[in-house]
Amino acid sequence: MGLLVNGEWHDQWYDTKKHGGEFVRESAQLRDWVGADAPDGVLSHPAEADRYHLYVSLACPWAHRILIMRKLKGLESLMGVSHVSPLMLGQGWTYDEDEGSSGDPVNGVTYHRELYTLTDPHYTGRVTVPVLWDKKRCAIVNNESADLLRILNGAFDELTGNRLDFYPQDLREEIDAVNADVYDHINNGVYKSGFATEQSVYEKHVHALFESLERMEKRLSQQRYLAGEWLTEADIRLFTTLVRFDAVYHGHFKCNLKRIEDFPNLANYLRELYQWPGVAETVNMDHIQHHYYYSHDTINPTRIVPAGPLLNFNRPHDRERLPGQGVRHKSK
Ligand SMILES: N[C@@H](CCC(=O)N[C@@H](CS)C(=O)NCC(=O)O)C(=O)O
Repeated sequence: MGLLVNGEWHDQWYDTKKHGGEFVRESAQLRDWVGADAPDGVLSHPAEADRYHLYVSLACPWAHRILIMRKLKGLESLMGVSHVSPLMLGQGWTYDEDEGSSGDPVNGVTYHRELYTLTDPHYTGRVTVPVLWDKKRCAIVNNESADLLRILNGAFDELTGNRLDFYPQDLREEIDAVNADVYDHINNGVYKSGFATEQSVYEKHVHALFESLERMEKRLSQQRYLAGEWLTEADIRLFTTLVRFDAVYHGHFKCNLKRIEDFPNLANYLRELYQWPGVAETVNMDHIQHHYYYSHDTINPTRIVPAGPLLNFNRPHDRERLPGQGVRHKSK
């Protein structure tokens, strides 16, 4: 894996030495919007059918959020998607069809980084998925999944007629608060634990991760979803980490104080979300396991991909015991 410096590719692992053994995630840089709901001061482009294309990894939890949102918001016929190969090696993410990528029918690029240099020939920074691509301007619109969730939640409603609302106005404060805990300690917490290169740094993050999982376990013992009775973006954001946890983070990232299976509420909640119509087909365990165990040389140099654990998210769940109302509809 590597990064672009002034448009040039450098094959380079994360520099944890600079931060005393900490993995520090770089902020996404490309933050334009689509549609009428752009935050103040953010440049927005018109919502049009077949204008935008998603580039994702089926292994990546951040990209997975967007695949779920695309499905639940009925955007599949309006917005195409390409996925990279699960193997992220010296050249970074690739569209090599022999290695499990869908290929790139839009730009015909071989390497994901080419999308960044097409956008800005002097781009400096990490080359990440997911990316929303504008076919008309031939440029990346946005490479931050938290933004993309909200763009997909709102921008295309007029075109699709889909009025589902994963970020309802009256729940925003609650959603933002739970997102902040989940992002820092769970979504990013597994990476901060797994990529740490000092024992004390690993221990700090792995304990913070499990403390946050305990908070979510408690919350979900009293309410069906993270923000109450309605399923929101907060649930999608937690789901993509939970579904990878026992298969990858527990072993590969040493997040092993417990498995998700050992938390009764989290485990049942995970199964409910997995069984939500449309969600299971966005989960590709083969890409997930191969990506992590094969791509992180410094953690697993033999590239042996483990045979287990054997997981079955289709087992019944008990979440009906708590009141739930599904996804909120926007009023006209
Ligand atoms: N803040 C970004 C993070 C995306 C991200 O880090 N994606 C990972 C894959 S799981 C990636 O592409 N990493 C490549 C790298 O860091 O070089 C988002 O949520 O969209």
